[in-house]
Amino acid sequence: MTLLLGAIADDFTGATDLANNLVRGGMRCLQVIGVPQEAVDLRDIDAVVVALKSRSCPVQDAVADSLAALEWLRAQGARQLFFKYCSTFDSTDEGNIGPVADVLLEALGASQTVMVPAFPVNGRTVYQGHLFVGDRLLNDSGMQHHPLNPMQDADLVRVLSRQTPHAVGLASRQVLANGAEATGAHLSSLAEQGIRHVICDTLDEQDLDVLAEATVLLPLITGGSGLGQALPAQYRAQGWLATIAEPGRLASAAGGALVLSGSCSRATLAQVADFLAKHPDGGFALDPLSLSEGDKQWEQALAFALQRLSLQAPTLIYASADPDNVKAAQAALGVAQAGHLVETALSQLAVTLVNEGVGRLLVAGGETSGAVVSALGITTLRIGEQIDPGVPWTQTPWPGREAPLSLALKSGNFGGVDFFTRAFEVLA
Ligand SMILES: Nc1ncnc2c1ncn2[C@@H]1O[C@H](COP(=O)(O)OP(=O)(O)O)[C@@H](O)[C@H]1O
Ligand SMILES: O=C(O)[C@@H](O)C(=O)COP(=O)(O)O
Repeated sequence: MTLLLGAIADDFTGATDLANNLVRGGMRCLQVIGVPQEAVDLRDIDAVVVALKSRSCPVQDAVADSLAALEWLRAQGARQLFFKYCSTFDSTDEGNIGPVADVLLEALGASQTVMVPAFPVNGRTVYQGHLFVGDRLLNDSGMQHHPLNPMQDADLVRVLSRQTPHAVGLASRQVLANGAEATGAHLSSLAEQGIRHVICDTLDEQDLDVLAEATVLLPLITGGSGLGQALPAQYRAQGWLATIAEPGRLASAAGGALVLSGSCSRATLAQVADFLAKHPDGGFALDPLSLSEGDKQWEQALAFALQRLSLQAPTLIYASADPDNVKAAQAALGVAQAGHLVETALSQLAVTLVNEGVGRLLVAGGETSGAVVSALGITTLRIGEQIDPGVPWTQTPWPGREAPLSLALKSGNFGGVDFFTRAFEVLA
């Protein structure tokens, strides 16, 4: 069995997002957390996504971790490599997208890659190299206020040019409109001019199909998860991928249901409100100021969850708060300490409650998911069916239990308003 695609994702929820789209396209997909230290069984797997935490770390760490992931994926025989970053191109002028793409190209001996961040179904599109979120330019979409990677320029050719010494080019919509062959010829002519990175316009799924066809033979492609959905059809057209029935088939789920939310994004706040409206007694709010005073609030949250679980009632523990409350906590404790307190509290609840019988766990927030998955010591996630665009159920074997642990990692901005209740309804 050949491993067709090896992906390197710069965060955990982003990795799951890409894996979800590969499964939807018809590939059997495994997500590994960090570079595996032990052998991984890839016998019935077509694509592997290595989830790193390299989006906001120092550039030298992002480069080293990405190269280690590349080496591991090549050792597994991956035919094509994919560097996955955020559909809103989250990065600073110092890195990390440009430097990571540069070292991956160099390590592969490749002369060019494409940059395709778009995810049209979630409103991320690119036109004339400018990234839009819905009908707003990136720098007017709320992302200009992002605490770690404020995105203040929507012109991706300009943004990427600040991150790499190499020339950056554009494959515009006008080129894509002429089809995959013309797009491929455009990329070749840019490569002849020494252009290593090509930002690609994308308005819709059809553009993604054109881009996937034009780049199927490139050693390295980069982008958001949208391109991932278009790739499997190209692999099939090359004769590399068989038609697989139910590539996202998971085992039956079992065990208590729990939502842990550390995301303060707009979409998550609406999901918390919707859950509380449906289950007025089902939620427990944590706040960093109380957590900083000792264990009392954490113990209350644990007791609350244990009682709800014994009644088999839906349970939500959340630190999600509106911007004023977040700012107040950050002003009192510092941004890092406020986040750390919440992430520690939620991840320790996850560890205790999974040991107490939780078998279906939904985590909201990218950083929060990273903390929870790491605390649980999870090393692999098999990717199942999509709940909403960008968010699938996943499963990992759990020692001492017949049924695996089912886990959904939700990126802050993803998911419909009823996500926290519907997610459990769609899980068999
Ligand atoms: N009430 C709060 N006050 C301050 N920080 C918070 C609060 N609740 C959550 N946080 C922190 O905010 C960050 C949210 O990031 P993340 O989990 O990545 O969510 P998203 O995917 O929405 O960005 C985490 O570090 C979390 O611990
Ligand atoms: O591409 C995307 O938008 C997502 O896959 C993603 O990376 C989101 O990041 P977080 O909001 O930090 O989870």
